[in-house]
Amino acid sequence: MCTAATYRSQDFYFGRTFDYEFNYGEEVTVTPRNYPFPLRHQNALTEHYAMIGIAHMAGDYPLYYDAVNEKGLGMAGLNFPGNAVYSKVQTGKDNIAQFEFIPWILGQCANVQEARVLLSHINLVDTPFNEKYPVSPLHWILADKEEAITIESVQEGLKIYDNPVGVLTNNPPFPIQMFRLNDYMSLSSESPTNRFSADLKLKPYSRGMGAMGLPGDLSSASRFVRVAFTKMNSLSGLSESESVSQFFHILGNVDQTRGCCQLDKGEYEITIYTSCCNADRGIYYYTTYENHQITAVDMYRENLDSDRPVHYPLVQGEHILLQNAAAGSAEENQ
Ligand SMILES: C[C@H](CCC(=O)NCCS(=O)(=O)O)[C@H]1CC[C@H]2[C@@H]3CC[C@@H]4C[C@H](O)CC[C@]4(C)[C@H]3C[C@H](O)[C@]12C
Repeated sequence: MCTAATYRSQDFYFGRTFDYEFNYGEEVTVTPRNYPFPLRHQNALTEHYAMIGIAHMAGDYPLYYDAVNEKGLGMAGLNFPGNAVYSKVQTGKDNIAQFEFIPWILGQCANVQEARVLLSHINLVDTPFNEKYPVSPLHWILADKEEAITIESVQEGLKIYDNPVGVLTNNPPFPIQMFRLNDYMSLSSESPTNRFSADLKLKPYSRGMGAMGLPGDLSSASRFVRVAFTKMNSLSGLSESESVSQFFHILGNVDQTRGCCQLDKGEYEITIYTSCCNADRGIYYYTTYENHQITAVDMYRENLDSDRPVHYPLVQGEHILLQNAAAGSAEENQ
């Protein structure tokens, strides 16, 4: 399971949780403008917008899970098992393999509006990267500071939905996720009043009862509602530090604790990483399951005119500040 979200304060932020039972050795990866993205069914993308995100490096080819480009457009792929259907190559369309989708869009579009044009003649095809990396059943969120959309390639074809909450999880398909929000419209950040019955003396006995009924489990349908509610009610200061901190709080609501989501063979799904990218400034912040200290990679500290991706392995291990390590000093221990 995974959850992606957008957030706007002074700047625009885009991030996700990546939940799974193992990692693929993913790294924070900056792809500069002149790295030639080879395409299976089209000419290579030789010049394009630079992007920063998390990718698995297959040799020197970045297989992006999520990224933001230098224009502030962000895109993330999330699992969509049983529903994602990709096509065969068709003439007269831009045939893009599913693993090429993020660079194809982020490489060429400055915003969602421009992406809508490319999406109108795209055909997402089922060409695998290789036998080691088969086709992944994904759907995507694509967002800039003005709007977000969800893209689902299903049996009936390619569907593009407006995403007014700026949140995506996994199954079921997006229209069903959105419809289910109707069930929760009475939830509120305010204290409730008794509308149950005038004949009963009901009163709130705790703070936070206005959102009683907000689903607390880890299913993707419940995570969608929970993050939508949190994000729509979220208030933060405008500074970078306040915004980034708030973003991690929003996604913290769907953090997966080891042991609570059991798969077959005694494996457990956990939140492997949580990211928050400042899309305006090209700074990618992240934490990992065992490293709660926020780590950042700044795209603009790299040479964006080069032709080689630069990648940084995720920093692991808790960094704990032992506050009374020695009289008068504080020390960082691992
Ligand atoms: C497993 C992940 C989804 C996590 C998730 O949502 N888990 C909930 C399961 S559930 O929905 O609750 O059942 C997805 C998200 C992005 C994917 C990579 C995209 C690039 C590349 C595409 C190639 O074609 C295949 C290899 C490749 C590295 C992909 C591997 C894997 O597929 C990744 C990591």
